[in-house]
Amino acid sequence: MIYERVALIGLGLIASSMAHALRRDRLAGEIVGYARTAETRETAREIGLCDRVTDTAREAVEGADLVVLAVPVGAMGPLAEEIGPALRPGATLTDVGSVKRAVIEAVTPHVPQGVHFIPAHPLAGTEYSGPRSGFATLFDNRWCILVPNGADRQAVERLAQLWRGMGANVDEMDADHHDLVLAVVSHTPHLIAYTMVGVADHLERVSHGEVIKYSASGFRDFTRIAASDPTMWRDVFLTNRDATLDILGRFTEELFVLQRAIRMGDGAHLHAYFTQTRAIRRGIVEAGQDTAAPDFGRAPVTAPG
Ligand SMILES: NC(=O)c1ccc[n+]([C@@H]2O[C@H](COP(=O)([O-])OP(=O)(O)OC[C@H]3O[C@@H](n4cnc5c(N)ncnc54)[C@H](O)[C@@H]3O)[C@@H](O)[C@H]2O)c1
Ligand SMILES: O=C(O)C(=O)C[C@]1(C(=O)O)C=C[C@@H](O)C=C1
Repeated sequence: MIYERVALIGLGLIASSMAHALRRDRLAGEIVGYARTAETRETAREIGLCDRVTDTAREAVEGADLVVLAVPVGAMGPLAEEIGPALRPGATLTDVGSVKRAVIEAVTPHVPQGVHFIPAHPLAGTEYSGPRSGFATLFDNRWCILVPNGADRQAVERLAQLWRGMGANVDEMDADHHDLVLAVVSHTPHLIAYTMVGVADHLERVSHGEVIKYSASGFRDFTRIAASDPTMWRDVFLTNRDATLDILGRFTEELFVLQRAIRMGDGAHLHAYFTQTRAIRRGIVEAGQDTAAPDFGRAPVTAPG
């Protein structure tokens, strides 16, 4: 056991996955949960997600030695303000938000002296949300980035141990760098997926039925991503504005170059570009970062008999 009492605030995909993983690996003495709506609290009680579900956030955090904010990024500040006075001295307060600088700015003013605030971000998710969507293996072999921001090292190591216990690999990063990296590997790709699905939706010459029926796997992957929670992603773009706009600017510049290459019939340019991007994908597969990828390319070739 790493923490005696863990309070999960917001019982959606990430918190419910944490609850399952904490139980699987016996990492918490008691798991207390709170959700904003009575319906979510009821569901959580019905499925036995936590040991206890409280009707207020303050009640949930009382006496907890770890408090996890697992709500959309824009809701973190007001929530921290609400629970701040009820946090136990010596407790660790963390979050799982997809953006770090904005969460630090919104939460820090409400953290009482003696409470360790250690932002975190598990790089794992699905397009589903809510208390029934979690599963214990979500964090297995995935990264969790901690942003210690000068916090007590012992408290940081304890939180890192918890994430490792839930199956994740742990790295540390500065908040601004985190937000830039995530703008490249997660936020802008989500925006592009949302846009591509929107384009298909708005076409008049191709019917909805055809888009669904003939959806090839590339587009299907886009639609999976574009089905992600609208509130969560609205908040991501509103709070990681500068980094996303920077990467989006670069994206549109490169898109225009490719558009011109297609118009001009410049096959050499297209081929060279696609050769370079293929190397990135191969690097990901070789590093074992895509467990779903077939491994025929990586299997050792042995001579028969
Ligand atoms: N889904 C992912 O892929 C993923 C991955 C890593 C991190 N995150 C981050 O984790 C956090 C939670 O995401 P999730 O996927 O678990 O979301 P979710 O939609 O499944 O759950 C969010 C929970 O927060 C509650 N909530 C919403 N607004 C609230 C408010 N104003 N006050 C109090 N509670 C509120 C909702 O009722 C719900 O219980 C977000 O900050 C998100 O950026 C998500
Ligand atoms: O697999 C997915 O559904 C995700 O989008 C998960 C994903 C991502 O990889 O971009 C999305 C947002 C998070 O903050 C972390 C992980």
